[in-house]
Amino acid sequence: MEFHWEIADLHGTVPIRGPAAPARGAIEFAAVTKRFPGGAIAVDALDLRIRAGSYVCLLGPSGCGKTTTLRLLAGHEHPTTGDILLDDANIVGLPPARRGTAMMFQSYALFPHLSVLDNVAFSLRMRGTGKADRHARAHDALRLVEMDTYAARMPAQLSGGQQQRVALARALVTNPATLLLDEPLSALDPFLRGRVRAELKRFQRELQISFVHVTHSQDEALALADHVVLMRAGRIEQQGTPEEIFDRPRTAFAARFMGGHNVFTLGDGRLVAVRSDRTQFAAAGQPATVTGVEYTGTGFGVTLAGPGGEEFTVALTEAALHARPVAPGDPVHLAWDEADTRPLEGGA
Ligand SMILES: Nc1ncnc2c1ncn2[C@@H]1O[C@H](COP(=O)(O)OP(=O)(O)OP(=O)(O)O)[C@@H](O)[C@H]1O
Repeated sequence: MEFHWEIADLHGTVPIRGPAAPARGAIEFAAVTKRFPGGAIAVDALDLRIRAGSYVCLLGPSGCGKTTTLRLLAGHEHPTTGDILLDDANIVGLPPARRGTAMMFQSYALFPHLSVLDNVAFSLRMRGTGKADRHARAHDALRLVEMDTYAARMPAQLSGGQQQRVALARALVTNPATLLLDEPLSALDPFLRGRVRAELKRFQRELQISFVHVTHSQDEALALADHVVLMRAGRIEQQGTPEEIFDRPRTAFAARFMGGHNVFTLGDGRLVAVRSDRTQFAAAGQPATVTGVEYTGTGFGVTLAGPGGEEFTVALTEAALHARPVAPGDPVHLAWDEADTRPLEGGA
């Protein structure tokens, strides 16, 4: 899809993408703390740098501070202490509309009484942009998400995926340097989720702005992000590329949260992570009892319990399970190659 020169018009003067247009949306959190009245520290001395033009996923369990971090960036919350920079400008204290950010919410609810075009043009209307200009820019944004032919429709006449694209156009119409997405895919069915996910990634790459996407889903973060930030209790537990964070977890929390790993305590008390697909049944090793065998479509997932109630999983191909069948209740031993162990910080 060729749209970058059309998008240049969105801003009037500054093309947001073109051969010479640099990526935008470099973000820096410098020692940012957010303490809510009543004492809850939602974000705790956060230092985070996000490169311009990158897709970042904030990931972590409920209550770890993801949404607060996003809202601090959007200007819907203000830090108790610390600074937030967007493309080198300190944005703390600026109102949301003047930050260069745009937010796409979990419930992407469009205004039901406004046409698609007026929904997309809405924020420009709020900023006092004249009708002809805001409609032209709304059409550009709709063309970007391939929804311009639906401009006259009402939201109720669109499918869920189409509404999602209109919501994206509505967020992009102000030509933000960074797009903030709060669980944007959670309302979609799995098929649509996969499709919209691919589209988000493509839009981000083509626009060369940063996307900061909050999600509970490890799969979503691994599939989308250039940079994954795993949060825990208001702090960063680990950050890196999806490969780094999945394949080289630094802590038991990271290994367990990212999934696909077993955490074993070795005889000397050291903790290691081993991927479930690299953990094997063997004649000797970690004792465990099979608790379940599930078909996963691409193979089988065997769940097991260790002597102390620890939970393990072994991912097997169909051929491997048929070659050595196991069933719930079977006592087994687990082993792994030394090369597949990942030492974890902290001991047992
Ligand atoms: N307005 C508020 N007043 C008081 N405490 C708040 C407020 N908003 C969030 N918190 C607290 O701050 C912490 C972080 O909340 P936040 O919504 O950022 O987490 P989250 O990681 O986005 O969680 P979830 O995945 O459940 O949405 C939680 O302990 C929450 O209860």
